[in-house]
Amino acid sequence: MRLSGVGRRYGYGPRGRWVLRDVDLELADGGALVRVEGGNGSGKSTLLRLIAGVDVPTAGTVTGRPATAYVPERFPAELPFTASGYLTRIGRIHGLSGREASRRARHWLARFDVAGHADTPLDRLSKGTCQKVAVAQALLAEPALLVLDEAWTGLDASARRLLDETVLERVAAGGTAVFVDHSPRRAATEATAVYQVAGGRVTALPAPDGGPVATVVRIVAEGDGEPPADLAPHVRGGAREIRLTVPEADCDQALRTLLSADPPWHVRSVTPVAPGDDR
Ligand SMILES: Nc1ncnc2c1ncn2[C@@H]1O[C@H](COP(=O)(O)OP(=O)(O)OP(=O)(O)O)[C@@H](O)[C@H]1O
Repeated sequence: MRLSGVGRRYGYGPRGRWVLRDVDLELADGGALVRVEGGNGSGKSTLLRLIAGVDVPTAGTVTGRPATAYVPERFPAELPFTASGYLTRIGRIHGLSGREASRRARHWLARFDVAGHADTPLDRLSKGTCQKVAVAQALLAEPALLVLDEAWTGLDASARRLLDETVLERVAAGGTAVFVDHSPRRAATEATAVYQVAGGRVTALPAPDGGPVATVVRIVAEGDGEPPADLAPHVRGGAREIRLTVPEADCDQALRTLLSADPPWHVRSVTPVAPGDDR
């Protein structure tokens, strides 16, 4: 699949703003795991929507997109379906028979340990369960291209592991996965290609070397207030920019604390570090 000279502008006339420009990008067939990174509001979700085909470029072309499934950053939970009804419909849209779609819906709800919510309307599910449905609708189709926009966010630890393993399995089976994720999970460290979105441009970065999975992460955040008190023992740095080094298991909680502080902190980066590296 190829993006050639792709640009996306939101709005028209003098107020229209190009979020992405001149993006040339080739996604290899046959087992690619592609990580997209960049600062807040840089255009990562815009790029993923264009790759997934749920948005169209203002300029340029996208060609050769295979059968694709997409997990959006925000799942539309207000849809008038139960969890299993929704998954079955998505399966039908992907071309499965009704019986097979229903079987896979039940299968994925069970794998995510939420079979008991099969008949619950989407708008009555907890956020975590809803996110499992959002992920299941993409996995059940077994697409050639899987596009995941922060799909791990909001999942519990075992669901995150299941998603990690499923993504790696699909890539091993020759599929392509493109994802944005702020935490350094296995899928992130095993990426075969990494692209950075900044200043409206998309550039290739060196792929990770496939080293051991990090167990400690460094978070860099910017903000105006005092660092949150419960993170104080982990905080280095000064006034507007702080660095925290935390175990990976505590990373999501630390991010939640930073993002829900008043005023909130802007997370600039989350990167794996070798244990003991305390810069
Ligand atoms: N539908 C839209 N209409 C107008 N502006 C939009 C729309 N979608 C995104 N934008 C703007 O485009 C820019 C890039 O947004 P996008 O969501 O792609 O960035 P992002 O890198 O995914 O951000 P984040 O890390 O915060 O999720 C932002 O300034 C955003 O406000």
